[in-house]
Amino acid sequence: MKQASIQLTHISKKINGTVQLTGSKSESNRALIIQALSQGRVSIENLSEAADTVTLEKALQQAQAAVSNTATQTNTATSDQQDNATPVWNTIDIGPAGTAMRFLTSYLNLVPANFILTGSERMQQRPIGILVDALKTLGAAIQYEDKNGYPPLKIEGGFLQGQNNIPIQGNISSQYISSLLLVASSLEKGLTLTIAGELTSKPYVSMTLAMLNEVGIASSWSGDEITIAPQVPSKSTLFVEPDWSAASYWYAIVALSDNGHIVLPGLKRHSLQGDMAIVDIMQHFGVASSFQEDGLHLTRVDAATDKKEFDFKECPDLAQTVVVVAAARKQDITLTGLETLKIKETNRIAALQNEIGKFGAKLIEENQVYYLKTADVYAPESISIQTYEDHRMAMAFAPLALCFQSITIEEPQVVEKSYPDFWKHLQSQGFKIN
Ligand SMILES: O=C(O)C1=C[C@@H](OP(=O)(O)O)[C@@H](O)[C@H](O)C1
Ligand SMILES: C=C(OP(=O)(O)O)C(=O)O
Repeated sequence: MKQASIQLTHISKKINGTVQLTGSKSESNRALIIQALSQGRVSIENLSEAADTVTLEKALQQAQAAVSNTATQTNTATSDQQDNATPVWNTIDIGPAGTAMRFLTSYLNLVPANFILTGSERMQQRPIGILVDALKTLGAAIQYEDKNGYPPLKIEGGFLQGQNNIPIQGNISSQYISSLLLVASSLEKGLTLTIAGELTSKPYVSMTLAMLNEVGIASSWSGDEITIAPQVPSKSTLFVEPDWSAASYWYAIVALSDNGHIVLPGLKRHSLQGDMAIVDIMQHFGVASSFQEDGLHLTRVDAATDKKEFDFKECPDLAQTVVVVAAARKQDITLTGLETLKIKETNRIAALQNEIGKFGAKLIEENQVYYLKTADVYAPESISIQTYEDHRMAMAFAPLALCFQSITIEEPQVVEKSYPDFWKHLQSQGFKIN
């Protein structure tokens, strides 16, 4: 939806239907790296339609093409030409895709060609130094094109491993750790990571190891130490489950509806995705979940609850959804585990504070604890929500159309990053889009 803004309304406030969500972006992006390193042994089913996944898929094809080009140039050059040749740099631009950036930063070191790995303006402000330092300790040749610690990166692929036992800081992004674990079994000496400090977004690391295990790559995780020996994957298929982060917006919609009921096919009680934490969280905001043969059923209920404290360290991508629902329902809550939100697609704390302020809610920080205050919440006739190039801002605020007469969402195309059919699915459930 390439419009500057859209206006959303929902007259009846009744929701009742089935929505088929696309595959998990996180699982898909891991599956693509695992497949790329599998020498044709691994296939994937139900790959996500997320733009971040499409971007990673294209980047991996580009990397393979770069290898063929480098080989052709080397084969046709005389030995004098080879000695004097200036290296060819292949530029890969992954736009705003964080996991693509982090996963490729390790993967491209294994590819015998030279790469400039870059991304959107925001991506160039998202830190990557911890991962680059770890890879350099392993023996990788990586330089910063511009600012130390940030993309773009110059990567000379074709890897000679030095050490195989390295420490890595865990509290900034788990994606650095997943990135290293995804390539670990392809390293000559394998890899042992010792996680220093508190690990953020832990379920994403478990997801990485579980998916490696699905293709026959064993690992051990004891205390702070994760080890993966050199191994080859077995012939296998990775099935990508629908995206639980995307499901969270349907929880929000049911929570703010009158008697809403939604079926989400394909979501399982046992998921690799930590964002299934939304099942428990939303019990406290009027949504009951039931796993049935045809999928997950969400039903609006009036259950009373006095739970007020919610921690998002293991599920940071749910924070925006929950803040907006709690604000709209006038439930004051306390939130912790939001430290990494400032370095995601946008500074999500500032973005949330600005936008919930437009209907009277406040998010106040004291020593890394966030207090949502809803006493002054009111229903404006219309409000316009800025999305800050963040898909989750658009999707978290859209359900407010069930509370206000109308809501405008600016730059609605941002949803493509993880859930391209979001607006189409909203229309299928009675939302009017102008
Ligand atoms: O590994 C992954 O697929 C992800 C890990 C999380 O990032 P951090 O580890 O940076 O919190 C999450 O926010 C992101 O959307 C996806
Ligand atoms: C943080 C996110 O993505 P990434 O870090 O992969 O850009 C997200 O999808 O909310």
